[in-house]
Amino acid sequence: VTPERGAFDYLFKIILIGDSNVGKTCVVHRFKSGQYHEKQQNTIGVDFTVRSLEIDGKKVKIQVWDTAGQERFRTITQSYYRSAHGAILAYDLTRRSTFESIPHWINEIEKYGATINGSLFLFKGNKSDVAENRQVLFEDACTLAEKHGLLAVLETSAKEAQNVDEVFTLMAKELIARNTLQLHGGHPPNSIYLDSRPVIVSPSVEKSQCSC
Ligand SMILES: Nc1nc2c(ncn2[C@@H]2O[C@H](COP(=O)(O)OP(=O)(O)OP(=O)(O)O)[C@@H](O)[C@H]2O)c(=O)[nH]1
Repeated sequence: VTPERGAFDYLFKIILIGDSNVGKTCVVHRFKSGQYHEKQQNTIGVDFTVRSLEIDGKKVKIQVWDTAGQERFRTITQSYYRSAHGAILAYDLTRRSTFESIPHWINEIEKYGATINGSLFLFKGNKSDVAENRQVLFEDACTLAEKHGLLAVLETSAKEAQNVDEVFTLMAKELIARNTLQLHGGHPPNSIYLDSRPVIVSPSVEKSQCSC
């Protein structure tokens, strides 16, 4: 549905990628409905969700593209990278292999997301509610994120509604900052540069969020 003109100040398309079963759909569902359902079906292709937020007095419409992690849908999901404003890379902090796939996902985006260059990657470990089964240290995630110039690392739980809204709000805030940057030239005041990609030092550093 095309929103009415003037119904929002910003529309951001954010793509969610990562291995199968890391909990992408559950996170999106929690973000949209505030509920958690154990999901039976794997995503087929790409699902769309829209939610509006008010951020710093602006109406921000966030369109989330929840992609299938399964290999057999790769060709379909690749075709969406191009028009995303930002990408959230997701792994399951209780399954090390899903974290080790992250460089592969970054390659995918850089290869197929022609216009995503200069856009944002945010990095997210899911299932923090079962941290006793943790196979990925938060510090390791921060190191990897820093290496690749990613915006931030957040650990989320779709099950316990931890950091879910924060992931999307953080991404939207930084996209707004970039937008302002494009309008006015120059760099956002609290950014540093690494490998010529801006890395935002997030102003609010919470317990399970590192700024890279
Ligand atoms: N404990 C726990 N389990 C979760 C959480 N989020 C998702 N899960 C479980 O992880 C499994 C996979 O979740 P999905 O959301 O379907 O994973 P997905 O990444 O969308 O998978 P694909 O669609 O195949 O890409 C389900 O059994 C969920 O119940 C969470 O925050 N905590």
